[in-house]
Amino acid sequence: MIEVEGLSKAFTRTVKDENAKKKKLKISKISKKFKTKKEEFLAVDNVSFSADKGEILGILGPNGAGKTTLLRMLGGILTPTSGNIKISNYDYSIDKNSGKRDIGYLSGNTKLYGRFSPRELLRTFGGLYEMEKDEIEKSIEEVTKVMSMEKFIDNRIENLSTGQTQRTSIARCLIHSPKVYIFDEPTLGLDVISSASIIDFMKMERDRGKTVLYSTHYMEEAETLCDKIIMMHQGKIIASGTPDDLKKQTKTDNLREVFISLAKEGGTLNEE
Ligand SMILES: Nc1ncnc2c1ncn2[C@@H]1O[C@H](COP(=O)(O)OP(=O)(O)OP(=O)(O)O)[C@@H](O)[C@H]1O
Repeated sequence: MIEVEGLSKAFTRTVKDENAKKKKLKISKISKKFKTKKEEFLAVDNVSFSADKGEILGILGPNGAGKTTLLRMLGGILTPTSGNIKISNYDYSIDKNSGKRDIGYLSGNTKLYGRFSPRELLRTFGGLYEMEKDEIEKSIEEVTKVMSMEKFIDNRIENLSTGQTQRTSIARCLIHSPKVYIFDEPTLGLDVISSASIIDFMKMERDRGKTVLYSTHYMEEAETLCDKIIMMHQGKIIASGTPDDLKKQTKTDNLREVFISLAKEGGTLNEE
C-alpha cells in the first residue's frame, strides 16, 4: 500500500537572465556569466495519491513532467522537499530505510555489473537483503521462471540483449519478494515479447495482492493494464482515476486524447 500526501521536490535550474543586457552594459567583460541565472522550481508540486493492495497504478506524462523524480522519492533515493510518504505502513519521515525491504524499485537508469551473470547478481542482492542461502536459491529459481531467464541466467550481463538486461534488472527487484513495486518505465524500448513478459508479471503480482506503481509513455499499454491512472504535467497531477473515468470526464475515446485535451486546456480534472 502506498500513501503520498502533499509531496514536493524543488530543484535549481539555470534560466536566461532577462536583466542580463542591463548588467552586461555595466560589466561588459564578464558578460557570459550574466546571461543566465539560477532559479528554484518544483519538479514535483504538491502531489497526493494512494494505491492499494492488488492495484496497478500508472503514472503518465510527457518528458519532464516529474515522473522519475516522484518515483525516486518513493524509492528512497531522493529526499522530498516537503510532504509525506507511507509505504506498506512505513512512514518515510520517520524511517525510509525500513520501508526499502518491502519495495522493489526499478530506476530508469539501472546499471548492472557486466561481468556478473544474472544468477551471480541475484545472489549478491539476496545477500544484501540478508536472505538465507537456501531462500536465495529458491527465489532465483522462481524469478528465473517468472522472467523467462532460463536461457541466459548464467551468461555474462555485458553480453545480454536490451530486453534480457531489462528482465535481469526487474528480476533484481523481485528477489526479496517485496510487497510494493515501483518501476520507472519498465517496458521502455523493449520488443513486444520482452514487454509482454514484464506486463504479464505486473498483472500476476497485482493478482497476488501486491501494489504496482509504474511510469510509462505508452498510453495504450497503461489503458489496458492499469486499474488507476495519474496524469502529470509540469510537476502536478492534472487528472487521476480509472481509465474509463478519465475518458468519460473528458468525453474522449482513449488516454492519449485525454492527455492531449487536458494539456491543451492547461486544466485539471482534480482541482480541489
Ligand atoms: N537532479 C536534478 N537537478 C535539477 N533538475 C532536475 C533534476 N532531476 C530532474 N530535474 C528536472 O526536473 C524535471 C522533471 O524531471 P523528471 O526526470 O522527473 O521528469 P520525467 O517525467 O521523468 O521525464 P521523462 O519522461 O523525460 O523521463 C525536469 O525539468 C528535469 O530537468
